[in-house]
Amino acid sequence: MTKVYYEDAVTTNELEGKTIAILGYGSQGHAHAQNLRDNGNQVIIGVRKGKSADAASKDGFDVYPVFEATKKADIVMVLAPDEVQGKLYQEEIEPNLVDGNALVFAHGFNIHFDVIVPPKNVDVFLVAPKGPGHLVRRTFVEGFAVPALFAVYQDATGKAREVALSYAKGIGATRVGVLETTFKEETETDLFGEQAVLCGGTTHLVQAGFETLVEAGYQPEIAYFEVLHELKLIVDLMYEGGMEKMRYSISNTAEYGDYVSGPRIVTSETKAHMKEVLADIQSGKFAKDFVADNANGFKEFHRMREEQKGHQIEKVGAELRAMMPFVKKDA
Ligand SMILES: NC(=O)C1=CN([C@@H]2O[C@H](COP(=O)(O)OP(=O)(O)OC[C@H]3O[C@@H](n4cnc5c(N)ncnc54)[C@H](OP(=O)(O)O)[C@@H]3O)[C@@H](O)[C@H]2O)C=CC1
Ligand SMILES: CC[C@](O)(C(C)=O)C(=O)O
Ligand SMILES: [Mg+2]
Ligand SMILES: [Mg+2]
Repeated sequence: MTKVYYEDAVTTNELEGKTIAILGYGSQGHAHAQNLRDNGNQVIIGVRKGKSADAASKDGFDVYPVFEATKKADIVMVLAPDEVQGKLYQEEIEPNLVDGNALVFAHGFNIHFDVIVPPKNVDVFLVAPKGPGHLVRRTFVEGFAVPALFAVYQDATGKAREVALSYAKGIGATRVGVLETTFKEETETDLFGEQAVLCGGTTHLVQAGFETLVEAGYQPEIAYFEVLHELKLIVDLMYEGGMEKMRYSISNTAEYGDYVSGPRIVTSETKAHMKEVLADIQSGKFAKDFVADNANGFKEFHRMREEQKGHQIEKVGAELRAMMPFVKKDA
């Protein structure tokens, strides 16, 4: 079994006495910044003027333009969206990196696909939480965490691994487990997971289930509870104890139906499509298409986002959730 790093595996804090600039104060940015600060580290924020900058100031951080924050920092964590990192790096980060700095990412996309080519005199590593940023913060406050991966791409100081592990501990990840990987493995598995299973696979499975019930004449509200709301409760059991615990809790009728109907839904054809998705990630085709759409004003991205927002399940869900005060509304 691969080594999993917990709290006691990281005995020194290599972040001590160093200034950490968190570039971006969005989903991951606010969580890394606040968790690191709560663990006693010195954090500043680098972000352009606007909503994020206002939020970071309100949360008590010193906020600077990216250019200036990079200049002030020893450790520079790039938490702007992947599609803006290349330009941001060229214009505001690279000119301000000096010998022995650490250039850090939460996803290997731009290094792995050669959008960013760092200079040789800095450490380059990633610390990638395996969960949404808002839960990186929420779970930390609740006393546990989201697990994370770390990988060293370049070790200029001879200490990059130790600094990466200290960073992972600083955001709380060693409370629940940190695994070592490479930029290639993190990038390709993360893109595959979000496209085929966690986001793309799940949303489209849920929508298809909802549409099937509604088109057959069942009430949309009942379809929503059946295929979306209850999904969390089923996944919670899988999270706690794998498929076996979930199957222990459901009825024998449901378990029998799982075995006979599941393979009719996720077929060998579905798996062949998953392999195509993975091949497009590995060849760089997905990255090329994503970067090209961004260069074209994200026309296709925005069209798909609007189309999805208009789906009936979103409208029915919003109405139902408005009547569910127990469902957390904040991110
Ligand atoms: N979202 C997640 O949970 C996860 C994300 N990651 C990775 O973390 C990184 C950050 O993603 P995420 O947290 O989703 O990003 P968000 O979109 O949530 O936040 C981006 C932040 O960057 C700022 N920003 C955007 N453009 C610029 C710019 N040109 N100059 C300066 N600041 C800018 C935004 O500020 P403004 O308000 O001004 O737009 C915002 O504060 C990515 O590499 C992603 O792959 C990894 C694991 C999970
Ligand atoms: C699953 C999506 C993710 O990879 C994540 C939250 O881990 C992302 O890029 O946001
Ligand atoms: Mg991910
Ligand atoms: Mg991702």
